[in-house]
Amino acid sequence: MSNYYSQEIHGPYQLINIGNLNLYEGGVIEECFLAISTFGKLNSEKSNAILIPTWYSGTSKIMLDAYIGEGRALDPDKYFIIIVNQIGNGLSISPSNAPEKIHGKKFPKIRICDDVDAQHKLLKEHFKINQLELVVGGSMGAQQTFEWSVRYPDFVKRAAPIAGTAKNSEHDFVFTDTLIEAITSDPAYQSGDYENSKQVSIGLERHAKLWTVMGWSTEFFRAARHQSLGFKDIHDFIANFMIPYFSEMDPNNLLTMAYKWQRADVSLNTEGDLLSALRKIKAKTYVMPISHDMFFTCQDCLAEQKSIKNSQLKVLDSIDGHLGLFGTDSKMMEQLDLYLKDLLLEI
Ligand SMILES: CCOC(C)=O
Repeated sequence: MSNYYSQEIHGPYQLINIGNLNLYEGGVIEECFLAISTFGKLNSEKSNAILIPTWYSGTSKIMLDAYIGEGRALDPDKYFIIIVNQIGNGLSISPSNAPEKIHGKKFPKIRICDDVDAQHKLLKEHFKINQLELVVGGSMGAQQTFEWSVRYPDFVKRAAPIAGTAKNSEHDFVFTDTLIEAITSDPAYQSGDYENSKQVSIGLERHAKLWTVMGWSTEFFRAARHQSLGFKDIHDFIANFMIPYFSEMDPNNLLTMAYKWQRADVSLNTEGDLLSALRKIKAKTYVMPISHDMFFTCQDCLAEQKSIKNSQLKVLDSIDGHLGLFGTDSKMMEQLDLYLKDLLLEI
């Protein structure tokens, strides 16, 4: 059994059992546990909490490594920062670690609103927190950030969705379908009954190649950014970064997250009316797409942002594209910190 989802690799995290989680599509996850990492101290008024949900394939580790630190906008000296691993990412309850009844391919279909309800339960019942200074997340973390702001508008003072939208686009849905098919078309996937993820290496390699095409921009390769990151050429970058990055991950975990990603849609809170959903948002919101993102585009983000009352569009300039989220572009990360520091000013 691979220990990829271990504290040795992902750093310290706590498992908090939030009890039973009733799911949007029906059914329940009993004894639902969330893996969280916290930094800083909750003040006596419980008024300095920041929540960071995680993105597809990511865990709390990358959020700590690339986004949090003294002197950064997300400064543990000032704030109590809770990074919560999304359901299905291998640290929180997931196909790879769930009890037999829902283990592997038996894991239920999860939606973004299920993650947000689980996180809400965690904050209210475990931390006795009733308001968040900020919810900030990238990609699927942005989808959860939007869901938080619509579903619990009085709970969220500020929101910073990075490189993500409130309702997933049709184009994005199909892109994610190709990622899913890359894995499930590998005969070793055996409809989810594989012994261990290593066996599904062909599917995971195809999946990594698609991420190479859409996760980085054409400009990223034209400007030889992969070479400045230490790789000889695009083939070396695929073989020695993109494939190894995904190769340890459990395919059913990735598919659980991909299903959720595809169906992110805050208008599920308002019988399909996206405009009225966006108008429910009270949080001061900075919608922050990455300029060269190939599938959560600036145009898609702008189309939503202009309907959010107390919001601004703050474009993060980077030719790295979507996976600039990994912190590969230091100038983009500096720009992000400036935006977040501005957003966190007293309101
Ligand atoms: C790498 C993060 O991508 C998503 C869709 O969460």
